[in-house]
Amino acid sequence: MTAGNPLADARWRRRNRWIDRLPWGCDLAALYERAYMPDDKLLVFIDEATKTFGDKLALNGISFEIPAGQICGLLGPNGAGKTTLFRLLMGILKATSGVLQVAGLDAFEDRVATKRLIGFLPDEPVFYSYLSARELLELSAGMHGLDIDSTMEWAEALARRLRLADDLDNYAEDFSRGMKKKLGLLLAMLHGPRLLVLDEPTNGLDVESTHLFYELIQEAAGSGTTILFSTHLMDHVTRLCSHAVIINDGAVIAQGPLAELQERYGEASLESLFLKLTARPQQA
Ligand SMILES: Nc1ncnc2c1ncn2[C@@H]1O[C@H](COP(=O)(O)OP(=O)(O)OP(=O)(O)O)[C@@H](O)[C@H]1O
Repeated sequence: MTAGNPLADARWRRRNRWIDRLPWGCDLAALYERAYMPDDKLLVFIDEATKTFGDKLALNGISFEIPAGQICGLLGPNGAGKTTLFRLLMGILKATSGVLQVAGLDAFEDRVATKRLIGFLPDEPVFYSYLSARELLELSAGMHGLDIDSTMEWAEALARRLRLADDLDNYAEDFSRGMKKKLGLLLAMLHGPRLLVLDEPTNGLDVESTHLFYELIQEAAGSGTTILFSTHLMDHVTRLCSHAVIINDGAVIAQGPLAELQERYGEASLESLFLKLTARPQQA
């Protein structure tokens, strides 16, 4: 076994659980490759993560892994637990139980170090009311120990692509929802993170901006950034992601490569698969 290393121990337990649960006809080669993926290729490791708020069980033993370089869509109906999971990964909340690690670091205990590896775009970005967008970018560059001039040159070029450059000297608090998302993405990408965590990134964006957003995300992925993002838009997942994790009522109900998921459940589209797996009884 792997005594003393919590990541290795947790992965060992997962491997054994997988072997117990192997369904007939499953792709053994793919499972084997995943189970024995070297730890240095594993960027996100989540094992049996549980979160309660008082009596409310928001996450109920979530487990999945994301290897470096993957674009993974996190899907789930309203209230499934997506934002809670992101807040645990960012070390904003502490898990009630379970393991959440980014590049081997504990998401809560090592949250300062972890934040250097992650760029996070919340669903509703909130900014200091007394700083302009430019000042926020400069402050963030300073906090990450980056060279301010060259970082701002990079940020301005990106802001021009996102049609935000003319607003950089305005107060971010006065920005529209879409403009706040754009600034949030710039701030998330500023330090060249290894992992981008995006909570409904295109919520509130117009069609052109959505297109530009995804172009930037794909470019980031192309240069090796791992992406985990949530959305309710299935066609966006199909367009962008190689893999998806579907959660419902705080638990993972399906995960894997998109094509394999559809094939496994005999569904022609991700949307029909999602609807099939997350169907709920009518409320009285
Ligand atoms: N601070 C909190 N206190 C109490 N309950 C909470 C808290 N945060 C989240 N919850 C509950 O946990 C569950 C999961 O919420 P969460 O925001 O993670 O869902 P979500 O998947 O992001 O939903 P949506 O798609 O609507 O954004 C919900 O039932 C929510 O009410």
